[in-house]
Amino acid sequence: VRNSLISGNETIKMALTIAVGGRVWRKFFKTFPFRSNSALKRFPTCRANGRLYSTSSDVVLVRKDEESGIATVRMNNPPVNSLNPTLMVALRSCFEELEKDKTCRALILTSQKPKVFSAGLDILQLYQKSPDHVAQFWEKVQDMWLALYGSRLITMAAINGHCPAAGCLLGLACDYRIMAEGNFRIGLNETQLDLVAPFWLRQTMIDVIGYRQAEMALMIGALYPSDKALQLGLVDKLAPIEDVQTVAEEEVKNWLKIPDQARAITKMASRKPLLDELRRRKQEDIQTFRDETTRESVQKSIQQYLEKLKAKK
Ligand SMILES: CC/C=C\CCC/C=C/C(=O)SCCNC(=O)CCNC(=O)[C@H](O)C(C)(C)COP(=O)(O)OP(=O)(O)OC[C@H]1O[C@@H](n2cnc3c(N)ncnc32)[C@H](O)[C@@H]1OP(=O)(O)O
Repeated sequence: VRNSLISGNETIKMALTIAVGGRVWRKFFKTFPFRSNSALKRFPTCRANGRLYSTSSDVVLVRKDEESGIATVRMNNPPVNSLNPTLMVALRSCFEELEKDKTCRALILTSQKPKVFSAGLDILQLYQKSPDHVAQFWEKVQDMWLALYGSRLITMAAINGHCPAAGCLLGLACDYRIMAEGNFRIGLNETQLDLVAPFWLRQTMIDVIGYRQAEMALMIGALYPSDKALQLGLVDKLAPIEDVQTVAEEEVKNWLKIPDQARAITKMASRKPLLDELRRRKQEDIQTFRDETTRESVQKSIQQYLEKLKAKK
């Protein structure tokens, strides 16, 4: 109800603005210009200054096909692409750079290391850390998500391996998900660590797989094999692991046939309410995460979870 009411209003507002050619429309196109270009370039790093796509590290690899405007963003933080501050800042800055690039039309997010898309948040960053550290860490999660979920680009997750917790958060923030067939798992398993998914992550899960399935999946912290994930609608397509990237590119090409403006405005009409809500409640969300995560009983659960991970070997 919340979504349909608010997005209904937003859609009407946008339609009126388009009809009368008002300020919001002009602002929208100033913010999200649409164009394309040619030639294939590889950016080994996502850098911070000067030329395109930069960070100070190699944890994110970006390759953009100038002709199609498709950028492939590879997470490269071995062994399991756990989302530590360096990777999250690099991803955010990369999403923002691509957003500003007038020739970029689509983004494919994948892992440089097949078999693991991302192991989710770096659990070590949540264990025995100060409240301030945890708070700053969480803000990086929020900012990364806001940049991806709120992107004007076509965003496609090429999930070439396991995709638990915040790995799944990244996938859910995209417009479409292609996952590797086989024994790979995806889901929001936060409760298994004694953590509670924040409202905005919970909402994206509901939006993608529906209320009942999301409620159950979140309560039990379910991790689904890829065929079950497809059945639930948590992913949209399966492909052999070696073909995930190619299938993603083919899918993007279909999406590129849709005019960018109409697609992006439609996407924003449905996502703006949740984006605005998180922006408005950002500090409250940080405090909740900080207070929950640093609680003694949660710290104990995280410790046990880490021990279980180590004992697996
Ligand atoms: C109030 C709001 C609260 C919360 C909202 C939070 C939202 C998001 C939360 C999270 O994301 S929490 C993280 C949850 N992640 C997981 O549960 C995944 C744990 N990892 C795995 O299951 C597996 O590692 C795997 C991803 C399936 C890959 O298995 P594989 O066999 O390939 O690797 P291995 O398990 O041997 O791991 C290698 C190495 O990496 C360490 N590791 C794994 N995951 C993490 C992680 N998330 N953070 C930090 N480190 C991780 C693992 O311990 C191994 O280390 P070692 O080589 O030193 O033993």
